[in-house]
Amino acid sequence: MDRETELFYRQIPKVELHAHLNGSVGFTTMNKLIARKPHLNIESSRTAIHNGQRRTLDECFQVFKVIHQLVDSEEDILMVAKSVIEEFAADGVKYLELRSTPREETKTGLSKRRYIETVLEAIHQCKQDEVDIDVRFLVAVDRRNGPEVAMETVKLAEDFMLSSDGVVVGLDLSGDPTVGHGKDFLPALQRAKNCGLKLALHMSEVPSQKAESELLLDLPPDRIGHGTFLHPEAGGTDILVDKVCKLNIPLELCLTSNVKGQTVPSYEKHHFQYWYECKHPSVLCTDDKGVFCTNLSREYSLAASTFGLTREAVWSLSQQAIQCSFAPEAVKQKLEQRWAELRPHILH
Ligand SMILES: CNc1ncnc2c1ncn2[C@@H]1O[C@H](COP(=O)(O)O)[C@@H](O)[C@H]1O
Ligand SMILES: [Zn+2]
Repeated sequence: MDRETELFYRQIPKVELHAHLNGSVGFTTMNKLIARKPHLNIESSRTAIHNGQRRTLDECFQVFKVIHQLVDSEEDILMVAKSVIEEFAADGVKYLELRSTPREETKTGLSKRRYIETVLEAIHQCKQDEVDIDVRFLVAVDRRNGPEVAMETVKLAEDFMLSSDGVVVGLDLSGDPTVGHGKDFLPALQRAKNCGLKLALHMSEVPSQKAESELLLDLPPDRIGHGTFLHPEAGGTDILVDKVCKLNIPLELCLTSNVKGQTVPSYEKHHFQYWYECKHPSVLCTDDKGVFCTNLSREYSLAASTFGLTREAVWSLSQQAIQCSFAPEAVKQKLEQRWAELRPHILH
């Protein structure tokens, strides 16, 4: 890619809606963590999947285990969160919804409440430092930890939604999709929804989740993560597609994550194409920019080169993401204004 093209993708204002904190840690910060903890004897090749490499989804989850060993104190969490926010800002992201799973106190030495407070502190510090990005937080539920922990996490998220000055806006359901069943999480998700938390749920990330997706769609969620196997061409069903379309639920699409995790065979065969042709609201996201060695500019550029999108179309894609965010109306309006002001400087 020539420099002008690279600059274009970095300069377009972007919205990132699907980013897991510990999967988003960049190379430099990761190396700092590794150097801080020499006793763990972790090589940096174990914390990232480089370009050209692919892993099974299961192997991806092994990578998170390694990263969690490296990020296990308040100091680490604060540093990681600040650097991730700064990196997104440097990549031209103007609005970011970060998500992270508060881990058990035995794993981090800090309570789940303190874990969330630490991430919020990082967001606050970045704001004070006038980093040019609006950051919101989604509290994540790891499905591997079962429904009781999920309910506990929802209650915590509820408290923070009321006390964080609008920073905590929603709940994420993530973790290894082959573990557990969505039906067990319905009470916790229903409760979250009833109290006003927005729901961003990983759905149909693997082929075996049809029944689960049908159940979850009845909540319904406010956004869908991946949705790789919803449509009939990928083994999904018309019923699933109809529900998603009728309810107009935006999809968070993460090209490199899906290609490197081998849930889609290639960029060309990514389901972006299917949903884009349906004109369904779809938002390009990174998922885990650290683990998958990418950034949001690169994802936009890959989508454009793979699917032949014009610069106008790329711009519309990034602008459309504003309305898919969980930001309050006033913030959406401000972002729209920002996009309108920047447009003549970037699209000429
Ligand atoms: C690749 N596709 C994916 N599918 C499902 N869950 C994923 C994921 N990528 C990341 N996570 C979830 O995010 C956690 C790491 O960030 P946090 O410690 O929460 O900040 C992982 O442990 C997993 O639960
Ligand atoms: Zn994800």
